[in-house]
Amino acid sequence: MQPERIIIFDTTLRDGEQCPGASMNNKEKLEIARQLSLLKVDVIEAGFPVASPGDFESVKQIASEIRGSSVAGLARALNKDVEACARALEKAESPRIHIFLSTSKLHRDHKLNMDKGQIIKMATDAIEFGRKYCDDIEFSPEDASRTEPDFLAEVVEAVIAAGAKTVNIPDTVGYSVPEQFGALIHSLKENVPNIDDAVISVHCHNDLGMAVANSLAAVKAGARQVECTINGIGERAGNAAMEEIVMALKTRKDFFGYDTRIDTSHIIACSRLVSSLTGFFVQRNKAIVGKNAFAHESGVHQDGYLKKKDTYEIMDPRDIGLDSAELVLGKHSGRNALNKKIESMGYKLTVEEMDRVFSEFKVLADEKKDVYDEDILAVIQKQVTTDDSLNTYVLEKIQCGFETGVMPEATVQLKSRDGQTHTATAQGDGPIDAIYNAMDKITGLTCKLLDYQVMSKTKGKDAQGEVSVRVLSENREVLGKGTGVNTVEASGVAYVNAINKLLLKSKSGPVDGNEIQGP
Ligand SMILES: CC(=O)SCCNC(=O)CCNC(=O)[C@H](O)C(C)(C)COP(=O)(O)OP(=O)(O)OC[C@H]1O[C@@H](n2cnc3c(N)ncnc32)[C@H](O)[C@@H]1OP(=O)(O)O
Ligand SMILES: CC(C)C(=O)C(=O)O
Repeated sequence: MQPERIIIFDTTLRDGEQCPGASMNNKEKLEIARQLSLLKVDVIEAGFPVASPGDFESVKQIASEIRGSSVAGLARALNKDVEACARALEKAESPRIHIFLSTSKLHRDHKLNMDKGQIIKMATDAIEFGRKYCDDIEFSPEDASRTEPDFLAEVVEAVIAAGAKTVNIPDTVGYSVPEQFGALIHSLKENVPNIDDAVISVHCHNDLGMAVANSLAAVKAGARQVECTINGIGERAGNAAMEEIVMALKTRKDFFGYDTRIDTSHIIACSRLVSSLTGFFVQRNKAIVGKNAFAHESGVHQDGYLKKKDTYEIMDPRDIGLDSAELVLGKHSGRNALNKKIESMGYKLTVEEMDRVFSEFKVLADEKKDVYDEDILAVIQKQVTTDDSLNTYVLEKIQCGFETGVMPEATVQLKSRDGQTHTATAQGDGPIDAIYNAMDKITGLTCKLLDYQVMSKTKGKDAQGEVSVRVLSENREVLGKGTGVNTVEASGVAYVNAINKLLLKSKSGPVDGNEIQGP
């Protein structure tokens, strides 16, 4: 009678939709239902048919199309709700009517104004009424975790006797803690005589951040169905997150002893779909589906991971539909991870080149939050494909201010190959013009700027800019390039690059008429 695995009951489309701001239209709900069916969810709770004509239509559409998963509709313990549910589920392959009624004293006295006897009668009547339409009836004593344990046991026994195949124990307001919730399930298993005639389910809310922990404690105590939602969305602080429940059971089968039938390779796709349709972003550090869940940035971790993945990875990212873990390069990364990335980009650097690239990478990573492949490429190009020994000048420092209505002024410091430092100050039409005029003062060259372009070389607001300048001096035209997060500084580097080429050429004479060359 009891299932060999944990049944996953997804309520993204019902309880998930109850979270403020997450309403979805029927087309979106159908798309999510299709994705849930690909995941091989056992039961999809598609909605609350009596709630509105739209909800009714949505449950009906999902019930008509979805095959391979049961489709459930929610109903209060009222005949009109149960009837609406039954009609909406008419075309379902495996319909389930999910009836609920509060049992806690607080709800009995203040919400329903009913005594214990009335609650039991109303619940069992609704179940018997539902059984006329459907064999698969689930019953939930709402606010079960705050119900007197003896009365809860009485209700559970009565609803099973009335024909409920699944009895769901909700922690409706997320009040439980794992030890206590596990003990509650254990006591029902021990004290309700007909308990094995039904599957015990749990439905936990996350008000104290314990929805997943409570659900798993219940599994350990004998629950065999878990109700949950994708990304943990749901009323208030949400429901237990399905991806966390499923991956915890899969990864720690050694501890729990039960798995699910979920095809976990669709988890990421489903999470992204729900996030994009509801507009609820998944926090980066969210377990399983957060952007950082399989990303390693720090050098010590990256080094261990590269030597043996298991040192820092307890799950295979491919199991949830990701290609692989991500080694994020940032200021905490080390040489081994950078080298691995550089090799994967097709470069093989000498030890000296690697030293230069690594130093420049660390400086860049201090300035930029994310270092992308294009950033690394720019650093390699700068450090490996430029021969510094041929340069006459190196840019040491730029100081320039900008104020509306005041002519910009810049002070530039260049170091020449003989080790001397040269400083000059100049004004210009704009800050870049002022910088270039100051540089001309130092070099003594008369240069005309023919073209100036800035292109974003990498992604993001803090992208590296690549500045290209075309400079004419004494009938010679050269192209200079500079790259950096600070585009003003990159503009200076580009101009110095052009100056060095002009000076090189003036020493070696014109280069076969091919005056314009990249660095
Ligand atoms: C814990 C949960 O998540 S339960 C599901 C919660 N989800 C929702 O409520 C979303 C959809 N709900 C709705 O659209 C509406 O609330 C409806 C259509 C169901 C009902 O709307 P209304 O008839 O206007 O009633 P309203 O919402 O104001 O109040 C709920 C009524 O249902 C009663 N009720 C609440 N739960 C139950 C129940 N399980 N069985 C029977 N009656 C119930 C309340 O006592 C109240 O009755 P009253 O009007 O006689 O005081
Ligand atoms: C209807 C029930 C299962 C519910 O959503 C809750 O108690 O939170």
